Formats: sequence, C-alpha cells, structure tokens
Amino acid sequence: MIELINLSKTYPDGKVAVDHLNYKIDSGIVSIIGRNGAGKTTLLRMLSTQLRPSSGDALIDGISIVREPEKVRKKIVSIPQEASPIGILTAYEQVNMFLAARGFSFHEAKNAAIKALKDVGLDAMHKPTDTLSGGMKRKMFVAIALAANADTVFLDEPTTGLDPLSRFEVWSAIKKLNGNVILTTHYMEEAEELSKKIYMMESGKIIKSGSVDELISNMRNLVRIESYKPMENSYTIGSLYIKYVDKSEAYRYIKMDYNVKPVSIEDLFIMRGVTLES
Ligand SMILES: Nc1ncnc2c1ncn2[C@@H]1O[C@H](COP(=O)(O)OP(=O)(O)OP(=O)(O)O)[C@@H](O)[C@H]1O
Repeated sequence: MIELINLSKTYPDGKVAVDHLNYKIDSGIVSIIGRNGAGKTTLLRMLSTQLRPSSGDALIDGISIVREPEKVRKKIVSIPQEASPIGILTAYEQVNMFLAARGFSFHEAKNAAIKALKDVGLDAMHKPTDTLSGGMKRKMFVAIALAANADTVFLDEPTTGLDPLSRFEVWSAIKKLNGNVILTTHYMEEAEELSKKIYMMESGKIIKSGSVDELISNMRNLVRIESYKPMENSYTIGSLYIKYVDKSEAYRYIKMDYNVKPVSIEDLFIMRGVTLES
C-alpha cells in the first residue's frame, strides 16, 4: 500500500505540480489519469525517488521516500515514459543485466529473465532490440519489472504511441505483474481495462477516485450524443459536439442519425470542460 502524506512538489519556477496530496493508494493495479500537465509524472517520479518532494512524504509499504529512499529503491521498479532500450543489446541481455545489477546471481538472473520474457510473449528475446517493434520494446520493460519480482512497479504511460494491437499485447504483459502496480495513462480504455481503481488528477490534485463503476455511477442513466453539427447545451472537442441525455431519449437521437454511445470515464473529464489529449 502507498500512503501519500501532504505530498507536494513546487518546481523552482514556482509551478505547483503536485498539491498537498493525502491519499491511500490501494495495492493491485491502479491507474492515475489526467490531461497533459496534471501532475502524473511528477507524482510518479517522487514516489520512485527520482525527484525529491518540496514538502510532505509518501510511504511505500511503510517505508518513507524522503527518509529511506535507498530502501525504497530496492523494493520498486520504475519504467519512465522516456525509457528506451540499448539498441545493440538483445532483450534477454538487458533484462539479465538489470537483474545482475539488482543482486541476482548469474543463474537466478538467467532463469528469471527467460521466464519473464516468455511470460510477456517476447519470443524475439535474442535479437538486438533496435530490430524490435515499439510494442516489443515496451514488453521488454514490463519483463524487467516482472523478472525483478518487485513489490511495487511504476509505469509512466506504458503504451503511449503504440498501435491498438501492440497496446493490447502490453496490457496482457502488465496483467502478469504482482504487487502494487501504479501506472499513468491518457487512455481511458487502458485505465478501465487494467485497473481496479482509478485516480483522476487535475492541476496537481486528485479530484476523484474509485472503480470504473463507482466513478460513472452518477452517469448511469445518461448516454453520450455526438455530432459534427452544433447542438444546444453541448461540449465541444475540436469540431465534435457532445452532449448527455437520459437513456430514455437514446432511440429518438438514433432515429435522427446522431452517434449515440454509452458513457465512460472520459465523459467525466468532458463534463468538467477538459479533454485528456491536448
Ligand atoms: N522540471 C520542471 N520545471 C518546471 N515545471 C515543470 C517541470 N516538470 C514538469 N513541470 C510542470 O509541472 C506540471 C506537471 O507536469 P507533469 O509532467 O507532472 O504532468 P503530467 O500529468 O505527467 O503530464 P503529461 O501527461 O503531459 O506527461 C506541468 O505544468 C509541467 O509543465
């Protein structure tokens, strides 16, 4: 379990990126969602001890990120957004290297690397990583986390830039991770697919949290109507107009040729007047 205690980060230019968070983050896979600049990466970098908080603290399974960062580092694996493999090395060599640096013996590292790479479905483990697709490279990083058997894994936007099929494959790999897995994402379907709990961030604060069902519980009676023609009382995203009506009106809109969709977590952001991908 991760406990945030008044955790804040203000950058030297005065930007408050994370604003006095007090939260208990459940174990299992959880997602932090929010638009660009909401503070997701800053939060993850503090929790993974890459960035010192301006004030406050966080406890990872009871260990303080401020007072005992070395101890925290032994229990976590953090895969940053910008992580890129060493192209001339194979996936097997890189997972192996990571495990050796973490104190695994030669045999332990070899066995754990092969098992994890097989588990995430990376059959091309002996090819140089610069010959692998974006999805395969991402799977290699998930294999690192899996092989290390870390108590807590941080994944910052693990599937950004991947095509839908590769994203799906990386999701299967992520589902194999044990312990606490905290991931950030812009993709609502990713958060819905992977996490039992979702934390919504905006301007450095967590504005809502809950399971998908809990988060959209007060919108259960609504459907989303989309049109490229202006509609009254609608929100606009680019050239798309969106509004929400009672389910009982859905058929009327379908007959008028509107696009009618069930509501999802994305709609929570739209109703607040923000879109996730800017
Ligand atoms: N080194 C820095 N110095 C000053 N401001 C920063 C720095 N890093 C991030 N910020 C600002 O802090 C805020 C939060 O940024 P952060 O990267 O944590 O958001 P994010 O939710 O991860 O965004 P994205 O989804 O685009 O990665 C933004 O306004 C950003 O411009």
